[in-house]
Amino acid sequence: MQKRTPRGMSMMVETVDDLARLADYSFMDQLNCDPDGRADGADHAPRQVFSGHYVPVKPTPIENPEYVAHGKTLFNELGLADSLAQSDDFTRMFSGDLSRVPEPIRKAGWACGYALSIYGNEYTRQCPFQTGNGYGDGRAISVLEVVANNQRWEMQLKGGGRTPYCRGGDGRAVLRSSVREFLAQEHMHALGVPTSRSLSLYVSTTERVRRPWYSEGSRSTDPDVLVSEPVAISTRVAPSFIRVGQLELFSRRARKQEHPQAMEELEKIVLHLIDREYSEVIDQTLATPEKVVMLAQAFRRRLTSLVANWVRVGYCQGNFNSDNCAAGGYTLDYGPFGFCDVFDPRYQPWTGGGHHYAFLNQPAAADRNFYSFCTALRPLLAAHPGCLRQLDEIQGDFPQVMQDEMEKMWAAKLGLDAFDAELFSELATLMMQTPVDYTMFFRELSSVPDDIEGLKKSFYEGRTYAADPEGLDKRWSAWLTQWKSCIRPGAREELSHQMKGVNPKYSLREWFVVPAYQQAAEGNYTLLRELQEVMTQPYAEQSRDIEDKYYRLKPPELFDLGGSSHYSCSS
Ligand SMILES: Nc1ncnc2c1ncn2[C@@H]1O[C@H](COP(=O)(O)OP(=O)(O)OP(=O)(O)O)[C@@H](O)[C@H]1O
Ligand SMILES: [Mg+2]
Repeated sequence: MQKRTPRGMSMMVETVDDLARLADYSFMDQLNCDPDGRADGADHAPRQVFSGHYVPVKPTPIENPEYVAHGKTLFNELGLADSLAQSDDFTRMFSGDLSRVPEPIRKAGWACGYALSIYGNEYTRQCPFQTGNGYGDGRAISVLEVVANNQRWEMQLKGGGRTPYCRGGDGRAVLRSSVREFLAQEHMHALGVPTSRSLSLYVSTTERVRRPWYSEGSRSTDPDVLVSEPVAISTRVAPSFIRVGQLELFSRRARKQEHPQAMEELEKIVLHLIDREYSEVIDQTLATPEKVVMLAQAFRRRLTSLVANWVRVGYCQGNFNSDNCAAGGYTLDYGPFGFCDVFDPRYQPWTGGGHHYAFLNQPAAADRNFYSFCTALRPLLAAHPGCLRQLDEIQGDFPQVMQDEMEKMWAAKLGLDAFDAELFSELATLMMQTPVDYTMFFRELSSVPDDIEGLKKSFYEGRTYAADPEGLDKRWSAWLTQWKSCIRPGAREELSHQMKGVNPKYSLREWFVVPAYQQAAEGNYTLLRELQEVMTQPYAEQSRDIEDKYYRLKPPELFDLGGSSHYSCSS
């Protein structure tokens, strides 16, 4: 794979020296560095950070790193040779050791503070100082920004050791959670849903930490044992890692006039967000208030589309707080997430998330995050009542725009040109009563079956179904007939093809991931690689063997299992 350097010469990135040629810190250098931080980045103890957009932090390398996986699609896009992932210098750098990186790559990375709102309510309780000044990237450390093929990417280690925001945590991520995030990011990208991307994953062959987890076969809600797990560092990549919570942090400081530069820091981070994530849709020459209004509009578009896409592919974020909501409108933080098996509007794998953040409540949760986002922008419009009114309107219309996106998405899943409320309502009822496997149902429907026999492959046949199978089958048949009267007549092949591009065949169910990370913890990456392969082509039919393994109902004995069907801790 060839790529172009900024000077127009093409080259392949085969070494970290080559990578260094793509380094470009000009954007982040426009931001304010914490004036109390140590420039060398040897700043790891939890403390309050009162101002500045970032703190220089040197990652803490994991001991004896071993290559686990790299994101082949992203490598390809960036022009990185696959061999780079297992080279010594790349392994060293992306397992946290920056001591020998070539210039201009810096020997310290950076961590950012952010605030937290839960369902639109501002919280500071999570901050050990109760001020909000100690909350932020506790174990995420960005190490590089590159410009490749005219696209700017930030590279961020997760599990790279303590930062001033670690709040007493160890700054580490275990292999289990790192495998989950790594696979899910690649899968999400392949599903066509905006997301942070997977660059690399290394595990330590000697360093371990203890985490609360579930004993074998446990059905307990909360973890019932402490397990020792290998630590890992995964690197994720995005145009920026600015979160809604980050804007809130600076906005709260501006609102409370916490220091003389507070308003300037807010304006800077907002303009920075526009430059990094919205430069193509917001005119550079506009004044800040106009830019802010356009930003709200553009983010609303992205956020509503994102959430509709999540529902399309059966994804539940699980903890959609403002600090897990990327201001660029992509998916971020694959900790408490899950891809559903059984269709259930209240599906929520994370036991700490409650129904607020359940599967079909995600549009409402997005509305709350959008509210927090708009609130954060308000101080910048204080002297511009006209712009404030526009912002109010953009915010007020969120539920309607969200609803429109959802209806468009349901119509696409059903292969219809327009949403049909009655048809959808009966379908949702049947899907819950039967109940069905969400992914399999829509994929089977995508074959435009003659009768309901094919659809029955997706039936879990619960109590309601068992009580009256003939009755439910009859209603399903009636629904199918009704659906057929709504689809375009005579173009079955074309419709099927179109629907199969909307309804994936494969989804990253947790019970596929569990054996993969368990095996990986023993140093065997066979299953992980197979999953990576299968889940990066989720719309393809794939082989019969893969279909038998990965296109099937969740076995009954795997329901309600702690650590698989639900988890209370994801890190
Ligand atoms: N082991 C740890 N050490 C230090 N800080 C941690 C640790 N685990 C989580 N945190 C911090 O606690 C906060 C909440 O954790 P959460 O699970 O949302 O984030 P995460 O999965 O680490 O990160 P991210 O949102 O960056 O993907 C985050 O600010 C995170 O950085
Ligand atoms: Mg998080």
